[in-house]
Amino acid sequence: METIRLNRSNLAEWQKKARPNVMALGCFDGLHHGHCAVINTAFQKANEKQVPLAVMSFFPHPKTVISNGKIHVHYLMPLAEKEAKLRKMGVDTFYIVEFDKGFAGVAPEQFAAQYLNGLGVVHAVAGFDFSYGARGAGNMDRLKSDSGGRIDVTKVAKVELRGEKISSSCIRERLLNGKVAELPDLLGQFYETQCEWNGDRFILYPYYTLPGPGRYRVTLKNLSGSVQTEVSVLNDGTTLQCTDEIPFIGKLSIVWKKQIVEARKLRIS
Ligand SMILES: Cc1cc2nc3c(=O)[nH]c(=O)nc-3n(C[C@H](O)[C@H](O)[C@H](O)COP(=O)(O)O)c2cc1C
Ligand SMILES: Nc1ncnc2c1ncn2[C@@H]1O[C@H](COP(=O)(O)OP(=O)(O)OP(=O)(O)O)[C@@H](O)[C@H]1O
Repeated sequence: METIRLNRSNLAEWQKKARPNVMALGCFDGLHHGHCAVINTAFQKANEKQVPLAVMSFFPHPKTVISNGKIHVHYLMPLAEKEAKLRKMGVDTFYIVEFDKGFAGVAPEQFAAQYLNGLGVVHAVAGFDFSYGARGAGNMDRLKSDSGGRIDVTKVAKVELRGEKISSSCIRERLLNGKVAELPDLLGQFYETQCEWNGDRFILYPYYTLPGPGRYRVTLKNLSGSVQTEVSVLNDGTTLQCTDEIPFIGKLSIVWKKQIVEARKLRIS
């Protein structure tokens, strides 16, 4: 898979190199079941048409830029983890579009012409609620006409759980409320954060979100093995404490299984 950081200054260069492709569109933070439905649909279309599969995502999150920084997005995974997962899903090209105020102001027709037609998209796939272009005015019902009729469009129906749309936002909410045991139904696996244990404290890597304060049953794992233990997120929301001796030093993954004590009942030694 090729990862391309796209912006207005290098767009023309990548347009020249573009080949016909099927493209999935969206932010895809967390790669939950709804995201996978979009990407897997695009994968099938690309196979049918015998063309490469591309994914176009945006960074920083549009909500942060559009709100002039007022909305802080609690990212679920760094771009490197998203990249690794997209590669495993069979994506050939991963475009990360620099989302700034200038890009946010691009008219829907212009976005379709420059970033879809211009990058060789013959078939676009996104979810029922994907919006694009200034003020989010573009949507999946007008994308074909915005492309001058040149792009076929597949709108993926809402993937929901017990009547609720599965979204990165609802996953962030459950995480911050400590409901980590509910996440496999939304993510397809327990939520994992990558960090460093330096023998004294945990240092969380950027672009992960810790569950809200409380004590959690977790699995700590690294390349040499794994241990089941309990980790507390203190009331500052960032400090982690482990009840057991940690048998390894360095990079490790914390797999968040279940909250066993809520914040208000947490007694810290
Ligand atoms: C080129 C482009 C420009 C966009 N400009 C805006 C915008 O000006 N205002 C807006 O609300 N959404 C805009 N969006 C839509 C955002 O990607 C996003 O859908 C929107 O912030 C709402 O997020 P949500 O649908 O996840 O709630 C734009 C998207 C693209 C691809
Ligand atoms: N539950 C879902 N069902 C179908 N499509 C979805 C679902 N959730 C997201 N999508 C689609 O997947 C792509 C990426 O979604 P995106 O990350 O932009 O939104 P999201 O998951 O709702 O995140 P957020 O809550 O931060 O807005 C978009 O095309 C979107 O329409």
